[in-house]
Amino acid sequence: MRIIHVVAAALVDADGRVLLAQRPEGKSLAGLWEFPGGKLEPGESPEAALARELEEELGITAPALAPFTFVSFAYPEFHLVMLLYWCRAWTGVPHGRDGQALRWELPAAMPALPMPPADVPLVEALIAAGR
Ligand SMILES: Nc1nc2c([nH]c(=O)n2[C@H]2C[C@H](O)[C@@H](COP(=O)(O)OP(=O)(O)OP(=O)(O)O)O2)c(=O)[nH]1
Repeated sequence: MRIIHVVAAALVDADGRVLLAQRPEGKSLAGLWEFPGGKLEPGESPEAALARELEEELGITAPALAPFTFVSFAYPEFHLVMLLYWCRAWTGVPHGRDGQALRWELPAAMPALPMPPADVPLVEALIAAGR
């Protein structure tokens, strides 16, 4: 089985809203709302990979990343292991550097959004964390 390792961030603003990015047309799961992040490169630590992805995708520097939770999910083509980190402080204003749409949402609103199936337990964990 092919295992894909992905790191992603729950960027939380002062109102408790979390940043979601829309997957672009032409990619797998196009149009769905996801947590910003991406695949680990060979030899890269999860924290370095996430800092790189946040800079590449959103143009922000995020020095303080704290582990939150992870998901292990079987897609038909591969098995996804995705680590989700808290990110509560960053420099720069997040913007979609690849043209992807962004939105800030309270976790309670996320179950109504189209998101990748692997994200369902992550959303549940975010909602529980806010209780
Ligand atoms: N960043 C991110 N990826 C997610 C989430 N949920 C989820 O299933 N994924 C999957 C989609 C991709 O298969 C993979 C992330 O890969 P990627 O974003 O770096 O690369 P990619 O779009 O080029 O991936 P792909 O088209 O080759 O599948 O993890 C999520 O919330 N955030």
